[in-house]
Formats: sequence, C-alpha cells, structure tokens
Amino acid sequence: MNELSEINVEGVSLEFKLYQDKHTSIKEKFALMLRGQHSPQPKQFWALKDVSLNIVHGERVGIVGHNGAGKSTLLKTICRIYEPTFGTVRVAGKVAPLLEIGAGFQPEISGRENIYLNGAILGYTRPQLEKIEREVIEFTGMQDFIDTPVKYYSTGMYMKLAFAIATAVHPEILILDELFAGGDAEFIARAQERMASFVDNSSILVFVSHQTDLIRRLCNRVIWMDHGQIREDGPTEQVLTNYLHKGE
Ligand SMILES: Nc1ncnc2c1ncn2[C@@H]1O[C@H](COP(=O)(O)OP(=O)(O)OP(=O)(O)O)[C@@H](O)[C@H]1O
Repeated sequence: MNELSEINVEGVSLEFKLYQDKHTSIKEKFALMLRGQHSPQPKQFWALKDVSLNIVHGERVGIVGHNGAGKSTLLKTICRIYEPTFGTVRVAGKVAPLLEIGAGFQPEISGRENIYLNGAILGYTRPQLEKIEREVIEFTGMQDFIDTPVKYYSTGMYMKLAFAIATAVHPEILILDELFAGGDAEFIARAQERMASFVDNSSILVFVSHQTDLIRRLCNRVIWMDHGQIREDGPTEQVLTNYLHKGE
C-alpha cells in the first residue's frame, strides 16, 4: 500500500464553451445569414476558477455545493477525464473512480465478464481478478443475475456491481460522485459500512454528495464549492455548518 497517496490541484481553471444554438431558430439563422451576420459565438463559461487543493493519505474529503457549482467537474479533472485549461493536477496512487454508474460497463456482456473487464481497466492482476469475482458476487448478492448481460440490469444493480468492483481491492484513492441515488436501502447501508471501514491511514476518499448526513458520517474534511471556486475547505463540522446556514 502506498503510504504517499496524494492529490495535488494547483491553480486549476476549466473553461467550457456554451453553444446557444438552441435559442436561434432556423428562420432567425436565415435572417442573420441574409444580413451577412453569423450565429452568436459560443459563450465562455468557467466551470472551475483557480482551484487549489492538496489531499493526503488518511483524508476523507466530502465535496458539497449548489447544483452546477463545479463538484463533478472537479472530480473529472482529478480523474483526468477533463484537461484543465490552466493549472496542474498531480495524483500519486492508484485511483478507482466511480463517477457515472455503469459508465465503464459493456451492455452486451454479462456482469461476470464486466467484472473482469472493469477490473482489468482498474489495473487488477489475474489472481486479484479471480478473488474480486468471488468477492463481488458475494457482496452484491447477485448470483442469479451475474451471467445476464448488464443491459438488462436496473440502475440499482449497475450501482451495486460498479461499487463492488471499485472497492473489492482496497484502492489507494477512491473517488465517488453521488453514488447512492437509486440504490435500495440494504445496499446503501452495506456500501456505507464498507466506505467507513475502507479508509485507513494509507488511502484517500473523495466524495461528492448532496446528502450532508452521509458526508458528516464518512468525511473528516469538507470542501465547499461555489460557482467554480472553493468557498471553504476545512474540518467537516465547521464547513457543513457554514454551508447549511449560508449556502443554498
Ligand atoms: N461537458 C460540459 N459542457 C459544458 N458545460 C458543462 C459540462 N459539464 C458541466 N458543465 C457545466 O459546468 C457547471 C458545473 O457542472 P458540474 O456538473 O461540475 O456541477 P455540480 O456541482 O457537480 O452540480 P450538481 O450538484 O448539479 O451535480 C454547470 O453549470 C454545468 O452546466
């Protein structure tokens, strides 16, 4: 286990271009063309603005903020799905990202085959994959469906499988985005138990959620995102109190 897992985000800004074509009808476009004008240029939008943070092993970080504050964008930037427009992201340690449930699954193949496929993508070795297969089937309780193509799975089943695969072998850095929307109560309870026991002093959890109770239970540090910037970063209770009183 890497005792030196670390996430370092330094001066990160990320720009999206917002296309506004949907507000321009074909008739309006023709009128613009006849007048020798062009459709409006895409608007620039900064989803992250000069974000800096450092997360070290042993930290369980909850990210809170209003809708559109930049929480998911920050996670995707840490996972290198988005390239920052400015700034740098450095990650030391193996990352298990759970950003969009089922995003890594192949719909036509079975749950069991997806365990192998996803596990291989996460970098697990063959002996680890065999252990994971047993462990995942046991954790999910999905013996009866494990050889069914995952396109027939419900959202809850996708979630169980993805969570079980990502956490089967203790990852050094676990990154979760709103994981529990749509899961059944029993699974949510078991997943929370696993997450609580998952983080020890040699790993990192980064967790986006609107469920402040869950964040309070699982995290020892909270980052409050507001309009693409960090509004507050500190101990869970302090930041949550401010967020709940001054935020949203
Ligand atoms: N691929 C994209 N292209 C353009 N804009 C985007 C894209 N992804 C996100 N955005 C915009 O960036 C902003 C931040 O989005 P993000 O999903 O990071 O917010 P969030 O804090 O996770 O919100 P929520 O709590 O609603 O999930 C939003 O205004 C969103 O519309």
